[in-house]
Amino acid sequence: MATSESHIISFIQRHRTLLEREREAEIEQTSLLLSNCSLKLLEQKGLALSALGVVGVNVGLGGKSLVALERPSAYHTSPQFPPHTFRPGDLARVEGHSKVAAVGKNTKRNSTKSAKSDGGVTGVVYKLSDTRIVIAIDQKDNDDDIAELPEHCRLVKLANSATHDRMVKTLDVMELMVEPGSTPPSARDIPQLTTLSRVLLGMMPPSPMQSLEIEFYDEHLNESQKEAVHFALESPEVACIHGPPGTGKTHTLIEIIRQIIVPRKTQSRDDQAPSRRRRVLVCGASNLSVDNILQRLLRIPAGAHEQLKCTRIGHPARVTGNDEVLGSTLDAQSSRSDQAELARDVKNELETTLRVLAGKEKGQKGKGPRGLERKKMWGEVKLLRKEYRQRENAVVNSVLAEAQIVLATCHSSGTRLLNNMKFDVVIIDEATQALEIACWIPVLKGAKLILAGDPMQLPPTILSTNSRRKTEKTSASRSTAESPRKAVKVTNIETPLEKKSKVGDGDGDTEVDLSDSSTSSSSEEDAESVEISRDSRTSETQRNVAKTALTLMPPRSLEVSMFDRLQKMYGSKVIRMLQVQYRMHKAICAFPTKTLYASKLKSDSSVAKHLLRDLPNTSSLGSAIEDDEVLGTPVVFFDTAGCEYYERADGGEGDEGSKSNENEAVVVAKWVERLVAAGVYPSQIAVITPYQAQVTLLSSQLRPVHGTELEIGTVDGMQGREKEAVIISLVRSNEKREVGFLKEKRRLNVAMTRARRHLCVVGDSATVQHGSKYLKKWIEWLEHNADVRFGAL
Ligand SMILES: Nc1ncnc2c1ncn2[C@@H]1O[C@H](COP(=O)(O)OP(=O)(O)OP(=O)(O)O)[C@@H](O)[C@H]1O
Repeated sequence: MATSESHIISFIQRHRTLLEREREAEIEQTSLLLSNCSLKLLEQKGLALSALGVVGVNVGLGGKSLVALERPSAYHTSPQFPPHTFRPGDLARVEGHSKVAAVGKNTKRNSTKSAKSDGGVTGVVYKLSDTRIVIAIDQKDNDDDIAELPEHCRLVKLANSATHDRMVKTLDVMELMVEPGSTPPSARDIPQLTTLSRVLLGMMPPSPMQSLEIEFYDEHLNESQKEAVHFALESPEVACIHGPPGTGKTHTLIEIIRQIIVPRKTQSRDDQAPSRRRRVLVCGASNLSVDNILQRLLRIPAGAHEQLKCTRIGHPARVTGNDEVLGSTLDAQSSRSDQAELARDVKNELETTLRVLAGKEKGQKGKGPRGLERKKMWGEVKLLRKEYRQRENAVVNSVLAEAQIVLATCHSSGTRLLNNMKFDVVIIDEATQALEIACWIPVLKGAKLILAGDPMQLPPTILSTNSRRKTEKTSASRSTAESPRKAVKVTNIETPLEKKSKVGDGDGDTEVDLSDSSTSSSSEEDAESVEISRDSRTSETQRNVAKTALTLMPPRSLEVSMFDRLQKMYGSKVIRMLQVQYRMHKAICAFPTKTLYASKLKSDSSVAKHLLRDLPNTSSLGSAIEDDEVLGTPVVFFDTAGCEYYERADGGEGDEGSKSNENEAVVVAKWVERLVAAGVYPSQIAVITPYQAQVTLLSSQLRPVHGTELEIGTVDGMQGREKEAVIISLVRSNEKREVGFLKEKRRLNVAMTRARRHLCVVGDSATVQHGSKYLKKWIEWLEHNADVRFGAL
């Protein structure tokens, strides 16, 4: 049965509910935190910076005021900020130090108005250095407040509603799209229900593929990559590329983008290849993924494509990468354009007027104009801003009209700058890490969609409990402390990722539930076959799923990405998997490929046997130092069962909060020492663990010895990355045999697939193997296939 209008409305309503719940969880976390903390504690937690001074007010893109804050020498001995959590894009309030009103009170609203009532202004962190933080403030209603900002102010972090609001707006648009009768007369810009939207919503099946002959730019693409390129180009509406770790997902996307923009001898077999100029919108779940693609596009040799013009949308402060990447931002391109000069003149005039109003011009001695003169000058500011916005819009529009490839995060693709722009193809990288509604933001601008991701790695980060059923099940079967809502407390703040993970700590039951009865299977063999059916494109199960699951169902959780849902709805009709990995030694790859990738993931011969001893820096040391136990072993397992290396709950007794394990940290430290002694550089090693408290403990012990080059972080933070040697500290060791969020197999998969040549696992098998069937299977696999060591070294 195809999807009806009412199915879509239920789908949208369910998303609204889930988003609202997510928003509430975020607010609860932030406001509880803020209202219970003194300014000093907030500062200690990195959520506030006190005793700051305004050192300048400039004008940025969109006519926003850019307020620069520093630590004046009158209040501080060092101009450097203490450690803090402010990042570009965060919402923050600048307020006077005398206004000690409860800082948490405004977080629910955090609107400009509410900020004003406290005598502060709310804005977005725009730029950041060790000594200066710049806040971009929308000038509407705020000009007076900006000019009146006291010398002595503080900055407090707020819950950000911008991304939430954008997703809600997207749901509104979708609702109007499917119920055109309800479209108000003013809503002329509501997009039409396109064929792409119909397919995505299950109103019609994907159209038949159009066969193309393709001459590849990259002749080294392997067969599954070529197949994926063909599939993406030939699918009329939607194509999902499943890229397990290290399989060249980005490589494949670059080829697809090149073929779309400049088809290379591409001809449809009926010889009707379009010759018009095509445009692509490339999005990612994170700024990092977007800039990774941009960097690769910019690396294409000059002359290969005269026409390949890229423009990166987004705060320049959030753009990561080299000067070339920064040079491709809309800001940079706009400032280089011919028309920019005129806008710059207006901007200079505007900035000077603002400085005069604030009394910051030379000779003013801090005294701005008063009375009528002041009023008159504000009138000028208003006019100048209007003129600046008009000139700036003209510049931006001319840059965007030139761009063939526009790059942005899913969220920032919703910027007003791209309003009414249409793209032939929308590509979303890391699509399995993006919320479904975040994907709809760019999708509404495109005629065709290509998603890339790996549903077997971590899903989008969420804070809220999504399913009542799940909550009850969780609290009934385990300590209530595992309930995410309960975990909000001020004295012991978990990382959002740990909190989030508690939502999805089941053994796969929070994953996409294939509407296949095999998901309820209890035997271990069956459990494996479920995994296999998820990824096997040709399996009977998936064919059945594709046949029966066309109807759009409301999501059970925000963790179900659009990629997951399409896989469930259409199976092999919309998915191709990349099958050769270029990262791991085959022993490291063996367990994940068997259990999560239906044994389809093969190791390329260039990596299948590579070991630490083949690295130039270890092989050059000669046999005198060669430590073959380290350099010649791909997988090591330190089993601490029976050693009583018990975990510790960070923040006291009970099960809440993050966990650490001191004895495990000692084992890790010794193994790092041995790797380094054998010639492995600290920069080639990563120590990863699911718990932030263990990261802190390991950092305090290892950083002083090995420096910052040695990477120490959470599993979640390592997704998408790799190192030559990886040590995993599992942490959990207790008599109750509780493993918490460690059992989430997608997290385990990320952990075990980061290493290229050497993987060392440190953990208590007696605790860990009771966590889930998957953990048990992994521990059994390690016991049979790794170099197993018991206890300490
Ligand atoms: N066809 C190929 N031949 C040789 N090497 C390849 C090929 N495809 C990809 N690689 C190599 O594999 C590595 C991973 O490629 P890439 O970064 O594109 O993968 P990815 O799937 O995006 O990575 P991740 O797993 O981090 O998401 C790179 O070193 C790349 O050079």
